Amino acid sequence: MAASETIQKTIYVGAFAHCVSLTDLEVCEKGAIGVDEGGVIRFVERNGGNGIGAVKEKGGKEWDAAKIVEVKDGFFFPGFVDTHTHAPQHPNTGLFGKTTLLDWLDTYTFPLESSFSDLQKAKRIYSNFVSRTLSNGTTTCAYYATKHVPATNLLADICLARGQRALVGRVCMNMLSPEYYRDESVESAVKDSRECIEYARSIDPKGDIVNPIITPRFAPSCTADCLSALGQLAKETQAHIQTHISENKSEIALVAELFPDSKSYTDVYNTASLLTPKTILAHAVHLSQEERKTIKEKQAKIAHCPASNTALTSGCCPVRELLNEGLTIGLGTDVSGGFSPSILEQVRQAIWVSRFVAMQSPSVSSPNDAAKLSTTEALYLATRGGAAVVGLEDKIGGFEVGKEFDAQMVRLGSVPKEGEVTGGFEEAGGPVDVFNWESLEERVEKWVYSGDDRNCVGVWVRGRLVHRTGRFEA
Ligand SMILES: O=c1[nH]c(=O)c2nc[nH]c2[nH]1
Ligand SMILES: [Zn+2]
Repeated sequence: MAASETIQKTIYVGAFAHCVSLTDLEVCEKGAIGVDEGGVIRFVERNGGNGIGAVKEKGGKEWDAAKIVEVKDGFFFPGFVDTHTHAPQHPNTGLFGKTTLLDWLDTYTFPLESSFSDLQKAKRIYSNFVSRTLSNGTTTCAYYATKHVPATNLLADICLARGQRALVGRVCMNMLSPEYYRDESVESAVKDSRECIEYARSIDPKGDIVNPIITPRFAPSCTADCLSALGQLAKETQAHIQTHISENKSEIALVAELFPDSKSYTDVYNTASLLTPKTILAHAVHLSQEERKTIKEKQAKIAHCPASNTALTSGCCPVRELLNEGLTIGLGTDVSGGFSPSILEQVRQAIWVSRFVAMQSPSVSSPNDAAKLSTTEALYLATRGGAAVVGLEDKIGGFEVGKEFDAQMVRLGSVPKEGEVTGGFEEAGGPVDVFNWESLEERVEKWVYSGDDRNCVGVWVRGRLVHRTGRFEA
C-alpha cells in the first residue's frame, strides 16, 4: 500500500495495554479502539464485552461499515519509539568483540560506514534494516545514516515508502576520523547537511512520516566551528538535532583535551547552540549534576541505550536518577554498539542496567531499590517517553482519542491443553507460553521478559498496516 493510500475506518477489538503515566500501565481485557480514515483514534471503549455490534453502535452510525481487526491470544500495544540507532551499522550487529567505544569506531564502524558511497549496498542494507526495525514493532525511529548525501536521502525514501516514522540524519565529522571518511570542510559539512534537510522536506512536506535531523557525530569528531555552524543551521531550519554525549570515560577525557576552554562535554554542545528542545543526546551515562541541570534547562532529550552501554562497557546510566531529576528519556537500540534492533530487548536491558546501578549503591548485598526501573517504567520509556524525545508526545505513545494509531498486535503462544503433554511450540509460533490463567498484566510482563519479534504479528503507523506476519489474522 502506498503511504498516501486511504485507510479504511477500522475498529481494533480485544485486549489492549498502554502506559498512561510513568508508573501506570492501563490494561483492558475487552477493548475497542475506533480509528478513522486519517489514522486518528476517534473512540476508546473499555467495555467491549457486549460484542462488536454494541461497540459499533456506541461509535455511532458512521462506524456501521467499519472494518474489524480483532486480536486473539494477545493484545494491542503502542508502537515502539527507537530514539537512537545507526542504520548503516546493521551488518555489524553482534560484532564488537572486547572493544570499547574509541577502538570500536576505528575497527568496526568507520570502515563499514565509509562503504555507503556504494548506493546499491546502501539500498540493500537500509531496506533490510527498516524491515527489521518494523518487524520488532518500531513505528518511529531516529536514524543516523552516514556522511553520504545520496545514501542518506535513500534512507529517507525507504522510510517514507515503508511508512515508518523516521528522523533521518546525515552524519557530520570533520576531525579525528579517518581521512577516507571525513567531511572536507565545515562548509561542505553544512552544505551536505542542508541538502539532506531539503530533500527530506521535499519528499514529505508536512513531515508526517519523515523528517530531517542534524547529526554532528559527537564532539571528538567535529571542530568547534563545525559544531557552531551546525547549531546555526538548526536555528535557521528549525530542524531536530542528534548527537552522542558522555558515553565513555576515555571519550570524556578526549573531549576535555580537545575543548580545553569548555567546562564540560555538555558545555561544548551548549556553546555551539546545539542544546535545544529538539535535541536528542544519546547515552548520557556519566553526566555531572551541573550538566544534567543544563540539559534540563535547555529541554534537550536523552536516548538511553542500555545494551550498547553494556556491550562496549561504557558504563551503567543511572536512568532512574535522571528521571527523578525531570529529564525526558526514551530508549535507543544504538545498533551496532547495541546488539539488537529490538526496543523490547532495550526494555529488558534498561531494567537489568537499573539493577546493576542498584547493586552498586550502596552495595551488592544491600541494593538500592530506588535505583530500579519497574517493568511499567521501562515500557513507558519505550513508548510515551520516546514519543516525547522525538517531539511527538501529542501524536503517539498511547491509545487516546485524538492520537494517531501507531500500534503493534502482540500475540502470545499457548501451551497444550490439559491432558496433552507434548507439542505446541510450532503452533504457538513464539517464545512465550501462556497457560491462560494469567491476568493481562501478567501476560504483558511475560512478553516483556521473554517475547521477541515472533510475538509482533502486525504493526500500524497512523492507522496504516506497515508490517504483518503469517500469524496476523484480521
Ligand atoms: O554508540 C556509539 N555509536 C557510534 O557510532 C558513535 N560515534 C560516536 N560515538 C558513538 N557512539
Ligand atoms: Zn550511537
